[in-house]
Amino acid sequence: MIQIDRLGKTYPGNPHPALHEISLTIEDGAVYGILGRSGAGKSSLIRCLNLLERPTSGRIIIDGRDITALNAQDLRRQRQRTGMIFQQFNLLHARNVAENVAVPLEIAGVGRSERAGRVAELLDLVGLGDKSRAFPSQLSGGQKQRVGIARALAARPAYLLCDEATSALDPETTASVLALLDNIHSQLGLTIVLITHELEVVKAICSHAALLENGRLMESGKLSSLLLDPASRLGQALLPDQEVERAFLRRHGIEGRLLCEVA
Ligand SMILES: Nc1ncnc2c1ncn2[C@@H]1O[C@H](COP(=O)(O)OP(=O)(O)OP(=O)(O)O)[C@@H](O)[C@H]1O
Repeated sequence: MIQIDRLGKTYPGNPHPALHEISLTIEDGAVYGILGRSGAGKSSLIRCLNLLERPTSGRIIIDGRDITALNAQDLRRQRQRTGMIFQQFNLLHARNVAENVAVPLEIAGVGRSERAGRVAELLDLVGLGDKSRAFPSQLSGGQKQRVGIARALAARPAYLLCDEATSALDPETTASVLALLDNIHSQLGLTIVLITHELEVVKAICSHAALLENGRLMESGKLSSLLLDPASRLGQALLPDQEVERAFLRRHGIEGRLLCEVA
């Protein structure tokens, strides 16, 4: 479980806090989407969760331990429990696919033959069994992100952090990467935290969602609760706007058609 407790982040030279007293609990097994516009503080928040950024205030308690207070050795161990994937994939261009996926295993001191077996298993999991010797420049965006996902899972993390993982991809590739994450979530049962500016991403795979605005957490909770709460902005945003859809049908001369039928 991840407990974010009054987390604050202010960058040197920028008087406006990027994060303001954020408190949020992410239960084990959740797929938690954190939604916000550009500049809302999404990257700052997710980067604080594995201390790629140091919070200015507050605590991040993962599995009962405040990670902001860990010594260097314990922090290294903690980081192995947390995989991360990035919008721009962050692959090593001079290394082939298998060598990229092997990086966390090398860092963890896993031996050569065990590494090779684990890498083959991971590439099969992400559907790239035939690309192990290809270089990143020879892959599509979706394939690069699959390599990123395999690398993030290499050390068998309990948490997967996704930093705008599909924002650089077209809609079809986005759907296939989200389906892969959904499949990994059901197969491995890990906890996924993803930040996004796309409502569709939340709709596609999240069990929980939070709304971040100007560094503040506006609301958060289970999708089922947000959808049932008439005051929830997230809940409203997640449902289709029937007036917009009716106007669309009118514009194309199709009126009076049922938008959906409930059995
Ligand atoms: N290294 C930095 N130094 C100073 N200010 C920063 C730094 N990084 C981010 N900020 C500021 O913190 C605020 C939140 O930025 P952040 O990148 O976390 O938002 P975001 O929601 O991820 O935006 P985007 O979707 O555009 O990446 C912004 O006002 C931004 O200008």
